[in-house]
Amino acid sequence: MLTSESETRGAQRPREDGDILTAHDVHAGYGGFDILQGITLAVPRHQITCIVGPNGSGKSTAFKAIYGLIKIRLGTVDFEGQNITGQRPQDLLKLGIAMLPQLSTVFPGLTVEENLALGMYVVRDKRRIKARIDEIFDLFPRLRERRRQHASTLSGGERRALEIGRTLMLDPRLVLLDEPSVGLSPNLVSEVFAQLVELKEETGISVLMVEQNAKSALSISDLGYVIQRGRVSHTGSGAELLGDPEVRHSFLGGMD
Ligand SMILES: Nc1ncnc2c1ncn2[C@@H]1O[C@H](COP(=O)(O)OP(=O)(O)OP(=O)(O)O)[C@@H](O)[C@H]1O
Repeated sequence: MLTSESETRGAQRPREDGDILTAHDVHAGYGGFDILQGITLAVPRHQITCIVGPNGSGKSTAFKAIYGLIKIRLGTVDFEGQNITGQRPQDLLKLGIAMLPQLSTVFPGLTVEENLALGMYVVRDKRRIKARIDEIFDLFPRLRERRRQHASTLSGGERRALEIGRTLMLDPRLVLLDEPSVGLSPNLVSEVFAQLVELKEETGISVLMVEQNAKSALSISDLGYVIQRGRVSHTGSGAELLGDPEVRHSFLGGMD
């Protein structure tokens, strides 16, 4: 069900029990100026949801507002039915929401295993950490092969897999990814997105990502939101949005 701006103003998609996270009428911005002018969106459980849109439309701002990195002036964010508006990232992590920032967070001089262990620095039990690293290696077998290599020797795709793996160390139920394809060549983008689909299928984790690479992101997303000028302009499954002439024309550049 694809909805266009005129139909979607207000609640873009009815709240459903299967939603792990919802944002309702969120207004937020910088220096007293609202970039987000009432964003309403829902992230269904066990699915991949993406936010796409033209440069400067407010995608990263929406991401920051949801993850407590900027103040929400008006509106609410709920996680599993609990109001989390304005909660800090460290508290959200405890609740089961992890975030992967846009810039690389890998420590090049540390091994793959050491990098993963850092994702569980709050845990002291070494056996638990080792067991979790093993589970992450089951999800990303290539990281297991490279477990004792320094992260500096990994390919771009492996490095991103390591970052995603580290984000999963505390076994979050929802992971927020800020432009997971940034800085990757087209082949590696496909590789990383294929890994995300596998991850969802194998673990049932819920994913919310913000992406500039709209075509690739929509092609693997169960649900997509187009943000334009701080509002949700279109909502639909990834396939629906990719096929929508208005979306293609207005911001996908009439892509093939
Ligand atoms: N820290 C900031 N202070 C002031 N204005 C900001 C700040 N960060 C972003 N903006 C402004 O907010 C608007 C939305 O930016 P945002 O980064 O959310 O867009 P985006 O959709 O993620 O863009 P892109 O695809 O280019 O990353 C832009 O006009 C931008 O200049």
